[in-house]
Amino acid sequence: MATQDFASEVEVTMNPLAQDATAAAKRSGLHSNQIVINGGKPLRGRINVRGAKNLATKAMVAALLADTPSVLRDVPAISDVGVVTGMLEAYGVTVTETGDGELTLDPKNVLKAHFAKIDALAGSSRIPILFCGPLLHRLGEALIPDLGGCRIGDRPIDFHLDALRAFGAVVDKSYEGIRLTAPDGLHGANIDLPYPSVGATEQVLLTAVLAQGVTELKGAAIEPEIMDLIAILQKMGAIINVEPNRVIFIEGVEKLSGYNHRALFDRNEAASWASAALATGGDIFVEGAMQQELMTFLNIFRKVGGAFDIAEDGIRFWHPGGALKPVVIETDVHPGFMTDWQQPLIVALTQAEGRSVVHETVYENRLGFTSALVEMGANIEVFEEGIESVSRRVPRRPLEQAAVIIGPTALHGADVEIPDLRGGFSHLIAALTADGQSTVSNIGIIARGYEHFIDKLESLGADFVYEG
Ligand SMILES: CC(=O)N[C@H]1[C@@H](OP(=O)(O)OP(=O)(O)OC[C@H]2O[C@@H](n3ccc(=O)[nH]c3=O)[C@H](O)[C@@H]2O)O[C@H](CO)[C@@H](O)[C@@H]1O
Ligand SMILES: C=C(OP(=O)(O)O)C(=O)O
Repeated sequence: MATQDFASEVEVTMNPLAQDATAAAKRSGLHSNQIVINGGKPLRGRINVRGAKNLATKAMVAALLADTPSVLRDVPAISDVGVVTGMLEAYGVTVTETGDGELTLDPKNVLKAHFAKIDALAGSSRIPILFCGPLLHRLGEALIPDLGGCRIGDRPIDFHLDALRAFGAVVDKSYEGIRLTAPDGLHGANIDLPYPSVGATEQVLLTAVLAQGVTELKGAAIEPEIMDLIAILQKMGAIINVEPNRVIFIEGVEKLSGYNHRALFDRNEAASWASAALATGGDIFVEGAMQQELMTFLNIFRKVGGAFDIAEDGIRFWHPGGALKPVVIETDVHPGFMTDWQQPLIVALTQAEGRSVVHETVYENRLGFTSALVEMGANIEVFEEGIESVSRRVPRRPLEQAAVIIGPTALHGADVEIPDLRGGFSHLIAALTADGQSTVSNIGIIARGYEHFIDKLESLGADFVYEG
């Protein structure tokens, strides 16, 4: 495939989609970085969720592997999509919005990027690391900016780099960001992940599909978003077998074509709105939510005392009245209880009668957001080294933390600053649940993963105003 080098070009111009969270916030109808909420009012109504942040962004990267355009439908208007658009455009992929939530991604003019274009995206998202394999296949070189994403732990990329080396890549970390080359091309490899990392599994998939020979991946993550990425790759011409016990075989093929795909719905957004319904004593129909991908969440939601009803076009979540019940949760890789669900749900647990425990086993620093809930009146204690419990389903991990939540506690308004995406949504729910007024700042972060959330809050009857 023809590639060009435009190293002489120095001007950094970028599609508006590629700007930081503020631009996406504006696309979401958000014009200020602060919101003042008058809480204590149940959220009621109907909202929709579209494609998952954790799938749509990776599907966009997959388009780089093809020699013809791809069409991705149900793409959410979130800033992470903007960041990936910026990366793709810097590498010569033409990204066009061809309909509401529909992107056409044309990779026919893939070219080497000027580092300034890539560096402008540093610190904005974790997705750029997934460009390694596709860029090595297309250009023989990959320049990756420093990664962003939520600061919820160290988030090393050792599994990614070890896997890429096994495929034959050479990693140069003396560069700003990371530079990879593949002097002898990429060949199939045997890879055994020390932990079923979502990103590292995707890295292997996106690299192995065009590598020469067969790749065996052991210890793979099998999240629904990964299965949807595999479905996309299969549409493109890849041969991927998912075997029992987290083993995936990928037979490299010579070329891949563009796909046409509707992104899997965002189960994390759906679970967040469900938690908002429960915490505020409300009733929300989440159009686009589906049962299969939410089964583990639905079980816990029911155990806490929430009610749900599954329809063809979505799921209704509501607080049926009466007391909420405490639960013990261990976050885990799929099919366990997703780590991204615990932060919003903890607000509802502050309203449950008794002692709940959340063991966070995936990240080592994902409970800091609870200090704002404590300021609002919650009784939550965080154990930085986790706590022993008699019966465990998820094996204890050295990095884990735990939160003990004793409820019910009345929440009152406070001024809080959002630390990360899910912690931020949790702060919003707490402010909506609390009596009185809260000022929640840094809400631009929420636009990373929740599209049109201001419009949605409005349609659910939340009482709030912006302040610049
Ligand atoms: C954009 C995206 O899809 N983000 C999701 C993805 O993040 P992400 O893909 O970054 O998460 P991983 O599954 O890779 O991380 C899980 C654990 O593995 C560790 N690890 C990971 C890679 C590595 O090279 N070395 C290493 O030690 C991490 O520090 C963490 O403790 O999966 C997480 C777990 O479901 C979710 O919370 C994130 O929402
Ligand atoms: C941790 C998350 O995202 P990211 O990996 O993009 O930081 C999340 O979506 O909750």
